[in-house]
Amino acid sequence: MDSGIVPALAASVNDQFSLQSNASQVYGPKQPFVIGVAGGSASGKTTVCQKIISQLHDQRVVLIQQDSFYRSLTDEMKKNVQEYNFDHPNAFNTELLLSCMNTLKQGQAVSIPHYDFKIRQSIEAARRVNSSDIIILEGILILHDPEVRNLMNMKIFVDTDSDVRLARRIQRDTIERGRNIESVLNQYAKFVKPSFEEFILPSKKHADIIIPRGGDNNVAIDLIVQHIRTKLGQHDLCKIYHNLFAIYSTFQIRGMHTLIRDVNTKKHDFVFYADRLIRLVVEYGLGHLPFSEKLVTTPTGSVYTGVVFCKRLCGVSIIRSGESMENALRACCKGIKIGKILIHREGKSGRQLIYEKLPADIASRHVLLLDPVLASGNSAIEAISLLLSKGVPEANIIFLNLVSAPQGIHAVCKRFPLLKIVTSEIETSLDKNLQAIPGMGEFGDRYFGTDDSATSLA
Ligand SMILES: Nc1ncnc2c1ncn2[C@@H]1O[C@H](COP(=O)(O)OP(=O)(O)O)[C@@H](O)[C@H]1O
Ligand SMILES: Nc1ccn([C@@H]2O[C@H](COP(=O)(O)O)[C@@H](O)[C@H]2O)c(=O)n1
Ligand SMILES: [Mg+2]
Repeated sequence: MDSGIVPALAASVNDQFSLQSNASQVYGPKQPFVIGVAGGSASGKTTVCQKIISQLHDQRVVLIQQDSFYRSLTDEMKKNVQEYNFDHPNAFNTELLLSCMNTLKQGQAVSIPHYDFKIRQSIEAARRVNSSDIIILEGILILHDPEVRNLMNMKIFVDTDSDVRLARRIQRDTIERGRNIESVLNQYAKFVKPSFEEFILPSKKHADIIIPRGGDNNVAIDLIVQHIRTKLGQHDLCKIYHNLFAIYSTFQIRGMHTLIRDVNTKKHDFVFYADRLIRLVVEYGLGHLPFSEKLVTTPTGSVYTGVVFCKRLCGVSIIRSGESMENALRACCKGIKIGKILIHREGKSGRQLIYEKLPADIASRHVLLLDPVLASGNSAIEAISLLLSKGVPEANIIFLNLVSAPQGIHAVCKRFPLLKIVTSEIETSLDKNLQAIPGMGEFGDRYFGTDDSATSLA
C-alpha cells in the first residue's frame, strides 16, 4: 500500500529515545521527545499536529507554535504593514523560542507569549506551559534555523501544493485573521511566495519525513503516531510484566485523573471522580476472572454464545484507602464478601500487620485485593503474603489500583509473577518519602475528608 509518506532521512531520527528494554531504565530521567512540523503557510501543519495529538490521546503532549514568537510591530511599522515581511526569519524572536524550548526539554514549565494576528501584537508570558513527554514545535521556519533543528528528535515537513495553500490561506485569513482578499493576495505575491522559495522549501531537505497532502494523509499520520509510540516505549512495564494490566487510556480517563490529581479539587468532586475511576478498574479487574462459555436463547429465539464468570469471589481491602473501593465492588458483585487487612507503616520500609478479618473459606475464592495507590509495594507485599499464608493460590489474586508507581510494580510483579495487577495509570516515580509521583496526595484523607486542607476546601 502506498502511504504517500516519504521517509527522507528516517535513519537520522535521534536515537536517544530508543525503546527502553530493561526495567531499570523505565523510570530513569527521561527527556521529552521533540517533534518539529514545518511547511509552507496553510499547508496543514496545525491540522497535522492536531491529528497527531488526538491519536496520541494517552500521552502527555504539548504543542508549541512558532507563531507565538512573532515580534510585535511598532506603531510606525503597523502604519506600513504592507511592507513588513512576516515570512522572513527575522520576524520571529528565535532567541526566546530557543530558551523556552530548552527549558521545556529540561522538564521545566515555561511562559509562552501569545500572538494576536488581528492586531499584530505579542502578549508576553501569556500562557504557562508544563513540560510533557512529547513536545511538538510547529511553524513555517522551524527547520530553517540549525539551533532550532538541533532540538528535534523527529522532523516533519508538510508538503501541500502551492495553489491549494493559497486558496486555503485566502479563506483562513479573511475569516480568522481579519484580512481582506486584496491584502492577502498582495502579501502572498510580495513576501509569502518569495520567502517560501528562499527559506521554507530549502529547509525540506532537513526533514526525516515528508507528508504530501497534509492533514488528508491519514496513513502518514498513523505511521508517525506508531513511530512515536515505539520511540517512547509506551507501556514498557506492561511489556515487561505480563501480569500487569493498565486500562486503555481515553480522554475521559485522563480528564478524571486530572480532577482527582488536582490539589484544588474539593472533596465532593474528588470522591465523585475517584468513584468513577474505581468502578472502571473494578469492572476491568473482574474481566480477568476465569470464565466458561455459556449459550443462551434470546427473546428472538436466536442463540447467543456468551460467557459466565467464576462466582467464588471475595474482596479484601487494605484499610483505610482500600475501603473506598468496596462500594464499587459491591455494586458490580451483588452480596460479595469483603475482608479487611490493616497494615501499620513503620519508618520507610517497615510494615506490621495489625488487624485482619478475612472470610474463613478464602482459600477457595478468587480474591480482589483493593488499594487505590501502589507506591513502594511494601504494604502490598505484606497483604499478599498474608493471603498466601491463608492458602489463597497466588494466581487467584487480582490486585486493583487506581495508580501504580513503577517501583511498586517491580516489587510486586517480580515477587508474585502469577498474581495480576490492574491499574488505571502508571506513575512516573516515587519521591524520597515513598509517595507516588505525580500522585494525588494521601488518598484516604482526601476521600474520607480527614485531610485538613481538603476539609477546608469542601
Ligand atoms: N486537508 C484539508 N482540507 C481542507 N481544508 C484544510 C485541510 N487542512 C487544512 N485545512 C484548512 O486550511 C487552513 C490552513 O490549515 P492549517 O492546518 O492551519 O495550516 P498551517 O498551520 O500550515 O498554516 C485552515 O483553515 C484549515 O482548516
Ligand atoms: N501578523 C502576521 C503574522 C503572520 N502572518 C502570516 O502567517 C503565516 C504563518 O502562519 P501559518 O499558520 O500560515 O503557518 C506566515 O506566512 C505569515 O505571512 C501574517 O499574515 N500576519
Ligand atoms: Mg498554523
